[in-house]
Amino acid sequence: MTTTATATTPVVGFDQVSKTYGSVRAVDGLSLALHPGETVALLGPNGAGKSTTLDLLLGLRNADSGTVRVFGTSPREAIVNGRVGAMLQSGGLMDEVTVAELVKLACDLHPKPYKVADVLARASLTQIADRKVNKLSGGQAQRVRFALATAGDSDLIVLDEPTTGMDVSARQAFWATMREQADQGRTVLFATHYLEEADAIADRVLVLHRGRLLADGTAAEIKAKAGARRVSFDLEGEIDEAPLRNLPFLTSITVSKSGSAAGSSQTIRIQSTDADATVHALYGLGVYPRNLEVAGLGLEQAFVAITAAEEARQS
Ligand SMILES: Nc1ncnc2c1ncn2[C@@H]1O[C@H](COP(=O)(O)OP(=O)(O)OP(=O)(O)O)[C@@H](O)[C@H]1O
Repeated sequence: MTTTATATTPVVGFDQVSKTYGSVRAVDGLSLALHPGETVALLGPNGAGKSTTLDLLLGLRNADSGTVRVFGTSPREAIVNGRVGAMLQSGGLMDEVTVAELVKLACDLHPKPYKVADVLARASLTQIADRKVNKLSGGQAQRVRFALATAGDSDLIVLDEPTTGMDVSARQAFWATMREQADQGRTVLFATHYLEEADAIADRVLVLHRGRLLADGTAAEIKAKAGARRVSFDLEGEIDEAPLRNLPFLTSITVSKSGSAAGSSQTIRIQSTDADATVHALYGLGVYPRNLEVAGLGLEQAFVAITAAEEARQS
């Protein structure tokens, strides 16, 4: 691994970067810096600009304005120097070659290649090394893309929705390998719609929305930023929902009914910006909540809350 990136040279530096497609502003004045050894998840709703951001970072597209630097150089130079390994969302794989041939080609092209057999093994491809690339399942093709991204010793690994189509064990093996890569000091940047993966894997989460950075922090910080907590409880018998819907600090409520021989009951799930006050008012209604639980938001709920609040602010 090369170590020329110093503490003062970000692995990736975006400075006021914008990219438009016609009238669509895909990336809008984006500034960010990634540092050595970070594992960073890039989240955002469909069309938020994640793929465009990664394309800019990889020099596949040019910014309309602003600068993109990778290890202090242009993206193209960083790639030519073998410092970046990338796995794109649906990059076409050459049709008439075998898995082993394609991986060998990627190794041959890398300035600091690993052994083909090791690359195949790491991506769990040894068993299907002789299969034609166009005969693979979606998950297997995804593992080939992963192998191509890790064909050599790169300092930055960029992954666009890497585990889409992978089964559970392939996904676990994939992230175990990525952890190893990060533990060895590499920077890993991945775009994903699987928020549980971001929560479990990333030590930094970037939330993009309409090409802008809406949140940047640890998963815990993002959850706290959403500023809401979950309250859930069961109520026995028939209930009047109106007072529940009027509880203070409530941002959302769902009531699911469940009937049984013993009578009806309902489970109420609430999001509140002040759970203590909401629960206090709940008891004030004279009801008897059973199985009361108060918990922080999961990353997924926090993400939904943050992006919905931004949508509301902009409309
Ligand atoms: N080649 C293109 N031509 C025109 N518009 C484009 C092009 N690529 C992306 N866009 C638009 O730019 C915006 C950002 O797209 P981008 O693919 O970067 O988002 P994303 O966050 O990766 O989305 P997804 O989660 O759906 O993959 C979207 O509005 C998209 O429709």
